[in-house]
Amino acid sequence: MSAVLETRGLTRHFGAIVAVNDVSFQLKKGELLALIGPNGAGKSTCFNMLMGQLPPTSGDVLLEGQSIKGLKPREVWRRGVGRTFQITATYSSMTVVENVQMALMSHHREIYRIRPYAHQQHRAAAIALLDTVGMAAQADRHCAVLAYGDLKRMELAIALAHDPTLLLMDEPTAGMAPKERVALMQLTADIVRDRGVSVLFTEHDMDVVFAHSHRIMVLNRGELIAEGNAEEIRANPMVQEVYLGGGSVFGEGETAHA
Ligand SMILES: Nc1ncnc2c1ncn2[C@@H]1O[C@H](COP(=O)(O)OP(=O)(O)OP(=O)(O)O)[C@@H](O)[C@H]1O
Repeated sequence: MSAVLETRGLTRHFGAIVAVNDVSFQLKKGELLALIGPNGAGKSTCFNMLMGQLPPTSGDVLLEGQSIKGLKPREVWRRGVGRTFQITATYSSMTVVENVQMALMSHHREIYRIRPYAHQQHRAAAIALLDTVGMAAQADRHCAVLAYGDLKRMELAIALAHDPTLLLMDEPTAGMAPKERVALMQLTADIVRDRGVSVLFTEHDMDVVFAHSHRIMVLNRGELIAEGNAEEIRANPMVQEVYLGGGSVFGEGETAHA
């Protein structure tokens, strides 16, 4: 079976800057894959090319074997690629369940047709999704009063409403307390296992990366310099050099902020 996501020689120039240089990788079904690297390594540029926000200078992006290069973000999303953002994007004037209902209506392309009845649509399905992320008890609360960690969990339910094959998560735990970070990534790992969804995520917190990723890729100055499991990445001299200036290793549970 072909990979869920594959990049071939993905490259992006900004004038003289080569932000992403000849990056090729595959992501399998049900895999939780981390993309890490120091500031300016090219992670966001890479994500933006996968999601159709930025055209590659050269190379290709394949979703389940089909090229999605050149497609607009909405078309990429329609093909089953969901995304969560560093900054949560929710309707604060609505309740938690209404936000998920809106996402389900959008998924079923009903948004304009039945807007006056929005509050009745897909409520049971929305509650089921909220249950998946441990938010069912907060369904009727307004988003404006939610704690940040709960907003992130709700955002995950919204992304799942589109029944994605692939979920791209850009620094999902940014701004969260350490305990909340581990809990959110544990939840993500459970979702990957239970729903067979594939996840590619960027992350600065090494505790999160080492604890939950099935595989880790390291980007530096636009190039993939390493790929492997947590043990292999910790032991890789090039990765140690990039993160810690050499001569030191990642300890068990050590956090290195890129
Ligand atoms: N729109 C742009 N115009 C010019 N240069 C850009 C643009 N976007 C990114 N770059 C440059 O491309 C390189 C990669 O940036 P990118 O934001 O992809 O890195 P990153 O790994 O996501 O960094 P961070 O962890 O800080 O978010 C950097 O040198 C950056 O300055």
